[in-house]
Amino acid sequence: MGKLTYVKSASQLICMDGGLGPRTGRGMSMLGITANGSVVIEDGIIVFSGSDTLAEHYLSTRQDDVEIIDARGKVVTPGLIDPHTHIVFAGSRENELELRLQGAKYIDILKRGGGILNTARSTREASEEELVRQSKVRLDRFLLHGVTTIEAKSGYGLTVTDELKQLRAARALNDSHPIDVVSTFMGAHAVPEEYNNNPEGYVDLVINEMLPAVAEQELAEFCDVFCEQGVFSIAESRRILEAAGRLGFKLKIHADEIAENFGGAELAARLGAVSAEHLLKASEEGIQALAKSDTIAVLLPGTALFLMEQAAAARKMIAAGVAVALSTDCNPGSSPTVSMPFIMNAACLTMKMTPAEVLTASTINAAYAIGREKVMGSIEIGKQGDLVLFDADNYRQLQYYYGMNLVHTVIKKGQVVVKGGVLVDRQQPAY
Ligand SMILES: N=CN[C@@H](CCC(=O)O)C(=O)O
Ligand SMILES: [Zn+2]
Repeated sequence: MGKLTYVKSASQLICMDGGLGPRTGRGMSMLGITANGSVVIEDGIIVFSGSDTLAEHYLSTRQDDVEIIDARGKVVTPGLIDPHTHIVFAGSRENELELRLQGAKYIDILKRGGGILNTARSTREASEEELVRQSKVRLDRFLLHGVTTIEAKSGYGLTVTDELKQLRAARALNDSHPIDVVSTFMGAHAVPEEYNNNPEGYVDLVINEMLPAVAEQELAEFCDVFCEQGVFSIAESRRILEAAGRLGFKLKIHADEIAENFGGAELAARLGAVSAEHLLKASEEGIQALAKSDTIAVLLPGTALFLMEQAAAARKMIAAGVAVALSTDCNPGSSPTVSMPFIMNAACLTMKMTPAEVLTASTINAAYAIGREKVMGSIEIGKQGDLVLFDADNYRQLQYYYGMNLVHTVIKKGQVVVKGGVLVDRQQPAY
């Protein structure tokens, strides 16, 4: 006799079936809603989802202890997935917001040794334990916002030793925190100052030393590159990503964030990258190339807002047939937030994505963007029991009541980890 977690009587159960491939076009609006819906979880895995009536029938066949979670008046969705973060870092950069408000450009701050290089200095100085300590607070905050899985990139070490340290910290967080952390190696996040006069030498270091060490120690599943004018060129990005591919890494690209027509989206499609991320300045050709590929567009409307730039052309991408996912881009420079609910609001209000598309982009399509579509992203028998109960009568209210955190309960692998908007059995992070 085992123990079952029984979530019952949700005003709307949003199931989001996952077997159809990444959702595109009108498929992004198909939520699979059950009114008065129930979910049963056993040993962390969903064993039933459907109507209350069918759930009662299912449970009558079982002789187990049942923990009942009353979801009346709540919308229940799959746990939110954030497929693009830089959460492992030390320090903060609020001074840069003021500089940008006075007219400084994000990329110019980086060129002057600030930005990513500023965080690289504090991250190099921090011990692994200190990185874990600072990043754990961010993970707790993610959980309070309904996020049950994140991707986390390295890229603030920029030396072999410090990149490995950052990735080990991500692994320690994955091992010790309810949130699943999927690691990405991003040594090519910026050229460190000691290579200012020899940027190709840094590309060689990434390819010849960092990538093999990360692969050997199995510290990351993906490899990402900041493919951008003044950072890593198309040719350099291609060299790094092709080398990563040969070592078995799956690929991601920070593509077309700042410069017009740089060709990042086209490169992602050509290399068969799992995702192309940012895409604020993606060209028509780039969007068409993504539409013809299996590459997911991970859009980051919080970053556009925080950098005071025009958001990505989500409507154009969805119309073209590109599969779109959403993310916070949580990082200390261009998007210091953990609030997926706010990002979902921003996607709706700044990119005109509908409330239904927004949910798809934050669950099943986000799962595809991190290669986890078989285990999460939808409420289906056999998937992880990762659920969020929102204080809302229907899913449209999640975007209507903007800027508010409506997360009431979070369930991770069948365990209640947030209840009444408060972490269970964990110290609350100080805000
Ligand atoms: N653009 C590059 N990387 C991050 C920002 C990192 C930082 O500024 O620290 C991003 O995705 O926005
Ligand atoms: Zn990023």
